[in-house]
Amino acid sequence: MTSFGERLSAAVTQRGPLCAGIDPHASLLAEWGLDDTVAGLETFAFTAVEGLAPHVSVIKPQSAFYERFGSRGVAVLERVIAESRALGALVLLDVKRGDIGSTSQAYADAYLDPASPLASDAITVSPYLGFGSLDPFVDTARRFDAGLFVLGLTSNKEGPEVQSATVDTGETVAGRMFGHLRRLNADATPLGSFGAVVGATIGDAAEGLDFNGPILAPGFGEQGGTAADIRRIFGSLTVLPSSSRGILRAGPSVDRLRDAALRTNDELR
Ligand SMILES: O=c1ccn([C@@H]2O[C@H](COP(=O)(O)O)[C@@H](O)[C@H]2O)c(=O)[nH]1
Repeated sequence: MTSFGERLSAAVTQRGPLCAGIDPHASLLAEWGLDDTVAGLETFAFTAVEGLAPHVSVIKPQSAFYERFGSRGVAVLERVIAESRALGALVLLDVKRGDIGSTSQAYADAYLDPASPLASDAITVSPYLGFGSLDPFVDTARRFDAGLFVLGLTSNKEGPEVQSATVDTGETVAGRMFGHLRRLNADATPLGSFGAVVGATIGDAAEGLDFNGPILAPGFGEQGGTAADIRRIFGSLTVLPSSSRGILRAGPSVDRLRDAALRTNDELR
């Protein structure tokens, strides 16, 4: 298989940069006229997959919205992942994992080993137990041609307390993380497999984003980030503007979900 960076690069060229989140919020289920039950979750999730996965480069399910239904919700998540990939989308599972090394290995096996029922093309991980604690994720991603998106400058207003603090070298914490990514992506062409999460809401705070990897930009749409913000903050870097609620509000019509995805991709190109 080709590397995640190569697959992503080709997918963005072919389908556009939009990353569509499938986040079954209770309030969205209600808007779609569905009950907040496993049956409602299933209808919501597979309608969204049908409307979005054939048209976008990346589908991003947020694990929490499936986990809240217990094992039956996780079973729906497994099928969302498999069916989205079958429809040609790459799947970035948003789980924001990070722990001591031995536990991180178990998480990496759960999400990145193709033999796992939750196997995805990429996942989100947190480096705030120290970047080295992510080594099992990095090694496993390399072994299976998967990708990682490391939390850098997140879209929430509380993030800067930690992420913009300075370390002994004078860099910001986030800048230090981008430096680690630059090392991991060295020599990769056309794009490395190790990306960062940088919110579309961060204003002009971004520096050091030239780490030769993809950038996931949540906060686009519902949280206030616009296409103009994406252009201003990221310029010509490979960025995946990520929208969940903003796109999902076009449902429950499959055609309207498709149109929203195509229109948003046009706006972003
Ligand atoms: O910094 C971050 C990292 C991840 N997220 C996730 O993205 C989506 C955003 O959903 P919207 O409905 O488009 O606001 C959600 O799954 C978050 O957990 C983020 O928002 N910010």
